[in-house]
Amino acid sequence: MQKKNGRILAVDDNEDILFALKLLLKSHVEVVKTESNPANIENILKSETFDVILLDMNFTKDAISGQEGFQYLQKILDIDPAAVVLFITAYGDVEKSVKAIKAGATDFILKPWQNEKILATISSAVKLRQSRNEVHDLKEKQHEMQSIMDQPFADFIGVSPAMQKVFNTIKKVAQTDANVLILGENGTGKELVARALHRNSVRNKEAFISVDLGALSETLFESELFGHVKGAFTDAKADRPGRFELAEQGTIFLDEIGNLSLPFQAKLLTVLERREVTRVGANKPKPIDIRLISATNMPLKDMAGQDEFRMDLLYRLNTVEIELPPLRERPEDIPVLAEHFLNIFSKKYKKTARVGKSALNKMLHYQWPGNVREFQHVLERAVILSEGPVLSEDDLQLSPPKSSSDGIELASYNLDEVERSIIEKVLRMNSGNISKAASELGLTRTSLYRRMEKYGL
Ligand SMILES: Nc1ncnc2c1ncn2[C@@H]1O[C@H](COP(=O)(O)OP(=O)(O)OP(=O)(O)O)[C@@H](O)[C@H]1O
Repeated sequence: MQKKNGRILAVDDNEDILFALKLLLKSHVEVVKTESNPANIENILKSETFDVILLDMNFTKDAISGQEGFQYLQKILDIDPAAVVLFITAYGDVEKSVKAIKAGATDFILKPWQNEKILATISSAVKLRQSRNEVHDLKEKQHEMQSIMDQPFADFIGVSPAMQKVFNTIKKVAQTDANVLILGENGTGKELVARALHRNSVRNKEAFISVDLGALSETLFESELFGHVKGAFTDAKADRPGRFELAEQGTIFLDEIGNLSLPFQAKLLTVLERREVTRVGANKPKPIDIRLISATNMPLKDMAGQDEFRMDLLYRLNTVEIELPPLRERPEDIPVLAEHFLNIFSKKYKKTARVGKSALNKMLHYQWPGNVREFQHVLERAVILSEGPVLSEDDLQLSPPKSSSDGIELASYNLDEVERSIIEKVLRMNSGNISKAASELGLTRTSLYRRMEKYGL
């Protein structure tokens, strides 16, 4: 403990012990408060917060059972379930320490203590508390961000029979803990389904943690998902929980699961089977309680048939499957989606905007390769550029697949080759700017990267 770190409360009926603790700790921690009467613990904790509480096990004269300590421990945990409590006792033995830790204590200190040892134990206890606080803060931030993100697009729009079926399935499975696999092209609303499942589940007070597996490099995969301990690798400057731990008691959404390499599929399967994660560099696994939702735009079943995706993992993921059809297959949704987005963008840009007949016709005949995401962008652009209150077909800047007269030489009509040529051209037109190219193509940056990798661009 070089820098003074931590707020400590020491509770012991022996004033000499308290004095010795104060003397030892005061040059190492920020605050040391001592208390000889355990009955005051409740009041103290209601007005002040501490990182670590050192608690005697026996208060009544001649008592050795430790029962009193256990009762006060319970009281502390009732007030602050994340409290870090270290028991101090002269009568400690292995059995009692195991019992104390099972009851929620973090560690055990034996009297008489060695200064070095007690300082080291307190220092790790302070760190533990601080990382618990960090997880708590992150969860709160996540809640806040989620409610902000949910505001404008909380409405999940769809009147087509296909979307009604999706809504029904969400209603049926949200309350269960079943693993859900969401399938659909890019931009069809897979993440919206995942959020709707979480919002309508019993876990909705806890975090919804989304992980884009397509954007995780191989080197980051394990530490992002499972966390790491300090020193596990060069950049591991401090202990850090992974996404699974952050999603504790909540929902984890693994997007682009089809992108997972076979070795990582095996690792994920082990975590899901054992329901525990081990931080990189740690040797003790931690149990996890999460609801798993995953999504992909890739044909997982075909991939499993070709040994590109593990069949056993697929069966873990798809207890329930929800398939989102592409927008071009549900034209009934186009007028309602248009109204929905125009409402949002008219407010945002302080302009009146309605869809004219010719514009609607154009929307209904377009293929929407980027689905609702592309639809949303097209309408936003139209509202910004429109000159009158009624959007005409000219206000909708659609990018239909270019023909060879537009400058793309199509060597064949093979879809992969056509896709490759279009991506190549759009990248060139945007001077290699991935964000701009992705937006023009109606794709996420990740999806574009994936396609570039596939075509070796
Ligand atoms: N039915 C819908 N109603 C309202 N908004 C929608 C609907 N479907 C999609 N959107 C909007 O379209 C955008 C893309 O949706 P989302 O991110 O859920 O798609 P996705 O399938 O997860 O995409 P990707 O596969 O690229 O990650 C979001 O802004 C979302 O709010």
